Amino acid sequence: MQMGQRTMIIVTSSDLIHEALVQRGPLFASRPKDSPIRLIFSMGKCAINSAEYGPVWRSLRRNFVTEMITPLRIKQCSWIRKWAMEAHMSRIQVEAREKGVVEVMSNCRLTICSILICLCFGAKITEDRIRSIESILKDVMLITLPKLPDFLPILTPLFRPQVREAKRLRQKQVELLVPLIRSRRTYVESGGKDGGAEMASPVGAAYVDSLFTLDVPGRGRLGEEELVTLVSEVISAGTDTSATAVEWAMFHLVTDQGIQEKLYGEIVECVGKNGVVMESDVEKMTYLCAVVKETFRRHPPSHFVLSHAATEVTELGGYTVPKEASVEFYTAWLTEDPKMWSDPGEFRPERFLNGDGVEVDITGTKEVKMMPFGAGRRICPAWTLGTLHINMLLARMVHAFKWVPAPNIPPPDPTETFAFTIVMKNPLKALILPRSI
Ligand code: HEM
Repeated sequence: MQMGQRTMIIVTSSDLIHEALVQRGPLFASRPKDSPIRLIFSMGKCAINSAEYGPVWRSLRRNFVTEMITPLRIKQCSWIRKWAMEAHMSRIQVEAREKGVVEVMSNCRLTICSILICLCFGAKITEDRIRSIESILKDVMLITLPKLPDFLPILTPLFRPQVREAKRLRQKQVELLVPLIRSRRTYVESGGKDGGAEMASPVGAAYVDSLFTLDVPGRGRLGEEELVTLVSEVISAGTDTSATAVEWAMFHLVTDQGIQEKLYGEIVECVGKNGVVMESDVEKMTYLCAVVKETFRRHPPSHFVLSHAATEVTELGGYTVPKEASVEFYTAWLTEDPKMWSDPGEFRPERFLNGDGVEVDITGTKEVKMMPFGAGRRICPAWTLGTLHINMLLARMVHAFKWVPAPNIPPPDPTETFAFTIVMKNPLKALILPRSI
């Protein structure tokens, strides 16, 4: 499709997605040039996606996220998840007491956001501050979604109100995150002595620590605003995606008590009725893993992966792809295809234990039957961490409570809506009944 000055290509076939992202990965590993609104958030000079620093910068950024998420680092940070999970469980009990029901999405977003803030800044901050950061990052994400002037720049003047709003959001984002960057810098520079009581991770263990000393070839140290951008990307990328998956999984557990009881049975078998679910436990829970995979299949948090761009002119599926064309991969289609999945509309975790899902590789390396995290060079660098957050939240929530539809509100409704990820239009609310001890 030729739109204004930019060509956009949409790829939907499983074979072509595999060919482009896995077999010919480097050719499609770039990202499109930034739109005027996105540039406000990437600071222009920060050049996260710019042609000038693009490839060097992108690979540095990716290396840092990847380094932050090695199996060893994930293990070392289990105390952060423990702290956040305890707060999560207390919060939902208070909400149930005060409102009669628990809203799944808002609680999961807050919890995951608190984990990612702590991973990035090494700081345990108050719930009010987490809420403010989470809310502003959500608004930033929504305003940076592609808009008409990205394809027809001549229309840019019509979008002045959005540009003004984008600048206001950027200012707020900076105001909220710069104090954390400064406290952490003080903490690191003082060898862990100063920086405030909220600092909890040892020096060197937070994501920003490694960015303070980073020298970007050709441009030197990063400024505060650039750090704001980098950290925001990590927090945003990991919050909505995982919370969306938990909400959809819980939707199926609430509406099909048989699945919930089978999952509860597995959790009890592993940790007992009164035990505490640990991270090493969830790895062994095969039914839980099947529930999560079936959730990714039936409700991929995003229906497209992020936009890719061709690094040079190339052919794909008999079409010529111009250099720098936006290439969009529509992936939700794959899991609805009856040629690949039996009864694709049904939610059946068992298919991943003894059915058409058993052999599926969700990273798409061998073939592409589902790809919630993308595939190839630009696959989500934190997919194991995201999955761990989902597993832990589901296991803890189902171990402690039976989740049932609330009698005095409309029943859970699977209508979808777009909010960066594909979420439930009417957020899931359920009654929680403490499991008998
Ligand atoms: C269920 C959870 C998650 C899902 C479904 C998910 C999905 C995705 C997808 C589809 C992409 C785009 C791949 C592409 O463009 O080809 C992506 C990229 C990315 N994700 Fe995730 N993600 C999840 C969790 C996380 C978490 C927890 C983090 C950070 C801690 C994270 C950080 C990133 C980053 C930084 C990128 C951009 C990588 C790049 O541009 O090279 N994601 N993710």
